[in-house]
Amino acid sequence: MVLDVAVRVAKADKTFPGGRRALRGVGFEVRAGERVALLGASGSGKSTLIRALCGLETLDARGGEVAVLGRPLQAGGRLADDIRVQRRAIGVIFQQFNLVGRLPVLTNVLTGLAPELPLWRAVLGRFDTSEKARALDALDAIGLAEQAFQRASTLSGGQQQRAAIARVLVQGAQLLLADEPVASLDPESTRRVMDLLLQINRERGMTVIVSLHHVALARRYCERVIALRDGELVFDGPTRQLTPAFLRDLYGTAVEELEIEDPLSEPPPMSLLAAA
Ligand SMILES: Nc1ncnc2c1ncn2[C@@H]1O[C@H](COP(=O)(O)OP(=O)(O)OP(=O)(O)O)[C@@H](O)[C@H]1O
Repeated sequence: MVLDVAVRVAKADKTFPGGRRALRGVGFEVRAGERVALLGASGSGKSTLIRALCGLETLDARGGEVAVLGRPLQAGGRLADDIRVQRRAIGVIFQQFNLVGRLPVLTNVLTGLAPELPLWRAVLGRFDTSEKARALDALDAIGLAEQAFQRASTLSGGQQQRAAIARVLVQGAQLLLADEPVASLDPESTRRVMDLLLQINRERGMTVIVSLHHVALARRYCERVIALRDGELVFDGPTRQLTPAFLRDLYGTAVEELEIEDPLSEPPPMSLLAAA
């Protein structure tokens, strides 16, 4: 079955204890294979939304619903009964990479297989030869095969983020949610990680939703942007509309919290942008 819609969010509300409303009536659809930037200043609700899309956060009891890859993921403040199965198709990467530093890179990547293994094998880290070959293939695809047997903590930040992406590839995810994946990286690592997201979207057809506070990165790498301000969706449309004047209209003086300057000196390779 070919799915047209990868993510559907309707009237999403999230109120944290203390009354902070992190999401207010957010609704949108993302088609399978799209690459969408989630843009907003610090505290605008990007992480909360990403966590709601993968079931790490529940919405309010009367706070709308989320469906992913054609199945209800949460509604009425409750996660779907089959959330564990659904999570296998959803890869998530975070600003801080979430690797286990003392374990080899390969073992970290192999944990992407954990949800589909019997619990005892996942806990003991017993992976067979074909599983290790799969993980090595994924590391090769992202240019880290040589570092496979190093401890994850010995990699640079950019390499660690790429290893986290290899883990998502091994997991076989169809949807990648990336929460500020380049916020702590230098420009060269930023470029490599963003190129990689573009590559797996173009070559593997993976749907990518990436939260960013760099407007220029959103413009370079994504055709569509969903912008949040104080938990509300304030724009959903083509990134090319994000001119400085338009952003000032959208955010007012809060525009200063967004990074307008381009951290990169070169655009992504044409070969990636032109891929089918
Ligand atoms: N667990 C929590 N408890 C209480 N308030 C929270 C919690 N998580 C987030 N918030 C609040 O919800 C709002 C949205 O936070 P969120 O982390 O989603 O924003 P963000 O756009 O991802 O910001 P940043 O770019 O700084 O990560 C903020 O005001 C934040 O303080």
